Amino acid sequence: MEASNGHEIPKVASIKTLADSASFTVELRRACEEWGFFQVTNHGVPKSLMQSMIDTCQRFFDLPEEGKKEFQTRNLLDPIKCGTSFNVDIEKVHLWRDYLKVITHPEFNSLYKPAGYSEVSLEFSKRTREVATEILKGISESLGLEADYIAKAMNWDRGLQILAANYYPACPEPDKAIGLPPHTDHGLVTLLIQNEMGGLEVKHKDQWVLVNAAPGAFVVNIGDQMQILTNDKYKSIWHRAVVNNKATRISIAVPHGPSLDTPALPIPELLEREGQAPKYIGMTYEKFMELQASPAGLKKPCLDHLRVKHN
Ligand SMILES: O=C(O)CCC(=O)C(=O)O
Ligand SMILES: [Fe+2]
Repeated sequence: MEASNGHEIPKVASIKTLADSASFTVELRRACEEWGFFQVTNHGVPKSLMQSMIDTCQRFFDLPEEGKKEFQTRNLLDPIKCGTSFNVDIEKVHLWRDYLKVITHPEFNSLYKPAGYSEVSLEFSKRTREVATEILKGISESLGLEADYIAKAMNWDRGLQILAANYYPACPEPDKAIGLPPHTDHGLVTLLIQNEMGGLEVKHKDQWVLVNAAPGAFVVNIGDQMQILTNDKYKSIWHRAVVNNKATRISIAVPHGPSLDTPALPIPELLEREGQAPKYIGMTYEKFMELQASPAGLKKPCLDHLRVKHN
């Protein structure tokens, strides 16, 4: 795997002062246009809650295999799933990662073990969703739309939120493995936290760049549904996770999307203003997620399946 240098992705601070901060919108617009990845600080979610969430996920992954078996299902939208992507038989580069995915909105789901998981994940997913809602408002405004435009159009009140924990143990030969292969996220915005080990890399100007996030910040990225809504103005950025030979890395990605029955389409007001034709056809979020997980979605990027062909 080629080397990459640590890099500061843009910092968009003071989300709490959103209402009185025009600079928030300006910073957000720049971050979305230039990077598609940024970190949000001063978001009001206590560092201790973030740490508890990471600790409780660590305790889940530490459970004996037997204790995790009941959550090992294969269906895409099962409320709780865990598994490992390590399949030596078919993979040329090994995936060095276990995961736990729990749907936390519109219905909150939880695990009864390890002890404390339920309480911590309820508070964490609620607080993280509040930050995501503020970011969505800021993004709407950065596009010159009413603050609640995207939330309304995407039925955000019934929108999907998934708590996706990734567990990457130290790997004796990190060059021969990958934590998570390059992908884009399917939703509107993903918020991510991690323990002290870095490993998230984003594709920026054709280079893999290692993300250095400030302690306590949320790393935020634009997802595919947002790229569709903005007709490619805000792009869903390719990213991957690399592993290391020093210590376990845990990341918790929290993708937020529309409601499952909502199709995203380029926003008419933006098309009109920019004099553009829509670049995408509509597809419900549920169908989009199914496509991404299907062989067709693996063969070529999901957004390419929805792209309008102009002759
Ligand atoms: O572990 C990471 O930093 C990346 C996780 C990620 O991209 C995902 O879960 O979608
Ligand atoms: Fe991702």
